[in-house]
Amino acid sequence: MENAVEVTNLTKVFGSLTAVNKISFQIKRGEIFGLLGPNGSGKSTTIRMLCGVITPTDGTGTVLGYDILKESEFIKQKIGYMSQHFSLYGDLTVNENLDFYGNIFGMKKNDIEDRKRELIAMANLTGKENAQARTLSGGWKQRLALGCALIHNPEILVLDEPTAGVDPVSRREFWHMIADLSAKGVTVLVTTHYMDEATVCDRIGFIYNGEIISINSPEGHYKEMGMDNIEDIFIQYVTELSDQKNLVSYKELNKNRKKSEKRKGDHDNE
Ligand SMILES: Nc1ncnc2c1ncn2[C@@H]1O[C@H](COP(=O)(O)OP(=O)(O)OP(=O)(O)O)[C@@H](O)[C@H]1O
Repeated sequence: MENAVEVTNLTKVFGSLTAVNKISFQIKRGEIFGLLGPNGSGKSTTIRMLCGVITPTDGTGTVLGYDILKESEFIKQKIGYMSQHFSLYGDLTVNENLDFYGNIFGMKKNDIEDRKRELIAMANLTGKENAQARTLSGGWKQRLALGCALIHNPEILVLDEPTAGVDPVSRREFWHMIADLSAKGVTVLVTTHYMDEATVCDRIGFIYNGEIISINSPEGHYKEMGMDNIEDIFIQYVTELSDQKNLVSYKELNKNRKKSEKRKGDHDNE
């Protein structure tokens, strides 16, 4: 199985609102895939459908080969999920939070202890084992939440705005940990508003109004749009889609730009 995630025409309708509209994409095993889009564009709804928390209105999908409609119980066992709220128990210590999540996944006591040692070292939480979660600063809380999401050794990690409200140094450290996990074969699906961070992703999918508007590697996006900054590219996409007229003219413009570049290339080769 080469792809960890495959979705086709995935759709979610809430009453009169289509929050996610026929999106299709794949995530390769071990890949870091970033889903980027403004507030309300459908990122969390997409993630919730993949994790089996909500049922799609339409479309199909698999996570690690399991059907998101019929086999979500298997998916829940194999997925590590971290939300921007960090879902920690403030009155519990670092150790107790990790124990709690280990127990939820039905892990044996010895396995929890072994895994806790690894995760405390990975998350740089050594010395903080007995500190209550609520006393930790943002960066520590974030790393503890990541540890809790990883306690059961998930094959796929889903991070919904994991760096929101965390200082820049902790954010950078966090991304190093994500890159290390990916190098070890863990598949990562991440949403973020911090455009500069998105460049760590192997591929970035832009989502807007519930639709995927483009998926490419950071370099692929730069090449496609003739720009070298993810934020500018993102703004360009959103601006164009806010005004369909501009979108058409931009497409023409882009086509002409490509033609003119080709002509220039042909000319240079002469
Ligand atoms: N349970 C729900 N019932 C009704 N509408 C919902 C529900 N969940 C999400 N929505 C709506 O669906 C749209 C997409 O929301 P979603 O949370 O997926 O966006 P998002 O891209 O994750 O945004 P944010 O970054 O603000 O979390 C929004 O208009 C939201 O209000």
